[in-house]
Amino acid sequence: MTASEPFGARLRRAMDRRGPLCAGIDPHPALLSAWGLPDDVGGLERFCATAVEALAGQVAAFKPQSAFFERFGSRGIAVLERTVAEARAAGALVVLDVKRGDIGSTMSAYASAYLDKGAPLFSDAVTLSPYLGFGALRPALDLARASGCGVFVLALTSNPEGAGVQRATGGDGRQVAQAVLDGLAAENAGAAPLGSFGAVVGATLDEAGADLNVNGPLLAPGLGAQGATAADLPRVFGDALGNVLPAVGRDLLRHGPSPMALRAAAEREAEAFARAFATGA
Ligand SMILES: O=C(O)c1cc(=O)[nH]c(=O)n1[C@@H]1O[C@H](COP(=O)(O)O)[C@@H](O)[C@H]1O
Repeated sequence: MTASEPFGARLRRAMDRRGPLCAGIDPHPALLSAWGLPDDVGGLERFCATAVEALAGQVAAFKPQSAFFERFGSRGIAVLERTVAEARAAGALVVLDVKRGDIGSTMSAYASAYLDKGAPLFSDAVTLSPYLGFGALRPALDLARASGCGVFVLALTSNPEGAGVQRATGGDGRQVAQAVLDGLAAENAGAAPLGSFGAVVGATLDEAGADLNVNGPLLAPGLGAQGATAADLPRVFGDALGNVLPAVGRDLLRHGPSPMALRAAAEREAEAFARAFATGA
């Protein structure tokens, strides 16, 4: 795996070798408590180190959610830096969940924070929000391409409130989500085996109701704690199923702190995805 190989190619290989599971690292206070850890920076550090060590060899990617680190201020961010670095050093890809989106000039600064190889939080990919306009993400798209990184742009989110914005019809007559998906497809044109510019599409949807064939990965949160199951994936993703990166946070982490129990839970998730993919593909 060379550092400059595009994210899409690295992710495709990881998904093919290890199965597609993306393990969320969402250190909720309730999870820290269930693991017998204090709700402080020390507890946060132990939680993340345990999850990374237990799962790094087994999952396609980790997705640390920045909010749970930010709540501890600079010391929490330092734990996030170490978590990202340790996960990457252990051979796992890291999708840093920060959901950034801003005017282009500020977007450049966000891009440097996560997608510049020298940045303390440099990650394989980040989540982005397109609601200041897909075009405003340009600095992040360009830096991701130059750095061999990827992005996941919110298209159809897993929460019930998202549809009011994402299903709305834009000025050009397209559904807002479809315009995002079309923007991603254009970024991925000609990429093989998989583009680096992905969409977020919730596993909780009744149906996609949009063309998901963007030649890029489809991050699918909403499994477990938000109610979706592996069996829902074929219905939502149809013929784009092979590009789905299913993300599970709480429903995986609740099996800790035993590394063996975490690994066994990840294995069960992987088997459920394999079964669903085999019947739906
Ligand atoms: O971008 C995301 O990851 C995301 C998008 C979305 O539509 N819904 C969603 O739940 N997420 C994130 O995915 C994770 C879901 O966690 P669990 O519900 O615990 O599996 C959280 O970190 C959310 O912030």
